Amino acid sequence: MKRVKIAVIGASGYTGLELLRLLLTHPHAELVCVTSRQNAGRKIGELFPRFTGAESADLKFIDPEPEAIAATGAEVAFLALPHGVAAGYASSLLEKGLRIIDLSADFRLEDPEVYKEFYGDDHPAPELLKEAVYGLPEVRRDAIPSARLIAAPGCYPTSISLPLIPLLREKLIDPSSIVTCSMSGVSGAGKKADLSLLFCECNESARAYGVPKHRHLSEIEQELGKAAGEKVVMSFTPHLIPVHNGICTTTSAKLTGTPEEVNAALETAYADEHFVRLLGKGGCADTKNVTGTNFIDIGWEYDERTGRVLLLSAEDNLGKGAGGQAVQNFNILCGFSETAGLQNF
Ligand SMILES: NC(=O)C1=CN([C@@H]2O[C@H](COP(=O)(O)OP(=O)(O)OC[C@H]3O[C@@H](n4cnc5c(N)ncnc54)[C@H](OP(=O)(O)O)[C@@H]3O)[C@@H](O)[C@H]2O)C=CC1
Ligand SMILES: CC(=O)N[C@@H](CCC(=O)OP(=O)(O)O)C(=O)O
Repeated sequence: MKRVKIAVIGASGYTGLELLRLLLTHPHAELVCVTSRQNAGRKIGELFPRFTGAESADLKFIDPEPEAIAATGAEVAFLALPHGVAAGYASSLLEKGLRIIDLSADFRLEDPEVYKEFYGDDHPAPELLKEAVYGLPEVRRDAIPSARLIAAPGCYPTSISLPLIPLLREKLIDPSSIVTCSMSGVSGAGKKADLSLLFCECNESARAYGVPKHRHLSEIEQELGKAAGEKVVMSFTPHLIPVHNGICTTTSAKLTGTPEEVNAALETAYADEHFVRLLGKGGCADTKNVTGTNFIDIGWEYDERTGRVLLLSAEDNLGKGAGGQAVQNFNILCGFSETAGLQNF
């Protein structure tokens, strides 16, 4: 059975951990390189005892030096690094002939000016933006196999775009009327020391943050604009909730089509999509049904009083929102079954 040699750059963080969980048992992946500056020299099984007994549990973390990464023979590198940092590694590793699946935001936006507006800095590798493929398989599947550089979508954007795209494409909602609220588990913020993320600061509590212009708005509006065929400007309010993993998103928009047309648009768009589970009208998506998986669950309802449709989605921010979706991209990139290594419930 063909196995592709894999590097995970930034393997000690939360998305790195999820990638290891999926790749250590993936039938077509051979983990040959994991990096962490703080854990260089330690074995995977030492840092993450849950992997004791796995085939590559004795593989040691190395410092993230492009020469050393390429010397491991890795063919595909997953970048699980902070935005702004990932782009430099993408450039160096592409030069060395690796294919890249980047989980950061560095290559999701097409316009470097929009990157600067939302991320505050000049884009670190604008010359690569044109060739990067936005890796939302349900929308861009055909572009993935020939890509050298895949930008895995953000966690919030995945949960917001997948329910909306079919309705915007079919012109069943007013694009200027979209209002979204999302709730995310704390792992969404990454494994970093931050006072506001301490247990006593966020457990038993919930709060909005990043208002009114969370950086994911740039990516969401870009992708929704393409589906609508016109500029989309919308409202998005993320909230932090005291769970480890999971994103629950509620979106509402003014209906311009009929409920029957909305039902049909969603059902047609996702009839053959393994990882999109439609709960139908009245279905309220619940994070407990998707955590630890690569599924996104989508339900919907109509509010006759306001003439709005409500779209209710749930995914795991580390699953369909990050590591799972990255592995889905890997499967498509390498010509494997799209569900390989992702068949858990
Ligand atoms: N958490 C989530 O739910 C999601 C995250 N993402 C994105 O994925 C990326 C990774 O996120 P996440 O795993 O949460 O982040 P973490 O903070 O948990 O992990 C970051 C990793 O990158 C390494 N790292 C940090 N700084 C540098 C640097 N300057 N040079 C080299 N390595 C570095 C860290 O290891 P060390 O410091 O030891 O080198 C660690 O392994 C981010 O861009 C994030 O925004 C995307 C979707 C969802
Ligand atoms: C709870 C929490 O803090 N979530 C993160 C999610 C962002 C994320 O994952 O960032 P990328 O765009 O790099 O994918 C945030 O709001 O910043």
